[in-house]
Amino acid sequence: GPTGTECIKVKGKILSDAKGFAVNVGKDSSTLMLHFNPRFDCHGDVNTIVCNSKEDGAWGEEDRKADFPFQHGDKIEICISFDATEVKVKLPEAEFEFPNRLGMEKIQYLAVEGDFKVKAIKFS
Ligand SMILES: CCCO[C@@H]1O[C@H](CO)[C@@H](O[C@@H]2O[C@H](CO)[C@H](O)[C@H](OCc3cn(Cc4ccccc4)nn3)[C@H]2O)[C@H](O)[C@H]1NC(C)=O
Repeated sequence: GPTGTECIKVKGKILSDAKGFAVNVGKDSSTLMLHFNPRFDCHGDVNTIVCNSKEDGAWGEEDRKADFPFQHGDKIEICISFDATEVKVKLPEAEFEFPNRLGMEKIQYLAVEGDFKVKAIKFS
């Protein structure tokens, strides 16, 4: 929102044998502003965060991040915020940006998938 301090907080624990997990935010499951997908070992990726958008069910261009600040079993808190141009994923020790390709102005859908045990979700 206008104050810019709003964020969606997802708190939880990465499973000890995690292959990967994903945090999806957007309008619905077919229209995602951001698919934030840390991969420990899946789809041929090792310790790589894959970000993407999805428009009417079609994946966009993947964006692979250099850093991988996750370890099996970690308890983490992810803060997602966005404005008209970009989405930010903040972790205690790292921050990732991704373009708001769809120019989405509000998020009404959030889904966490894969090897991650959600403890709390907070919209603040
Ligand atoms: C090398 C030529 C083929 O390219 C591969 O094409 C795959 C299929 O499109 C790409 O994998 C897909 O990448 C998407 C993002 O661009 C999504 O991550 C697709 O997964 C969707 C999904 C979520 N879930 C639930 C879930 C999520 C996390 C862990 C466990 C289940 N199940 N399927 C995932 O299947 C995969 O990232 C891509 N690899 C490369 C290097 O481009």
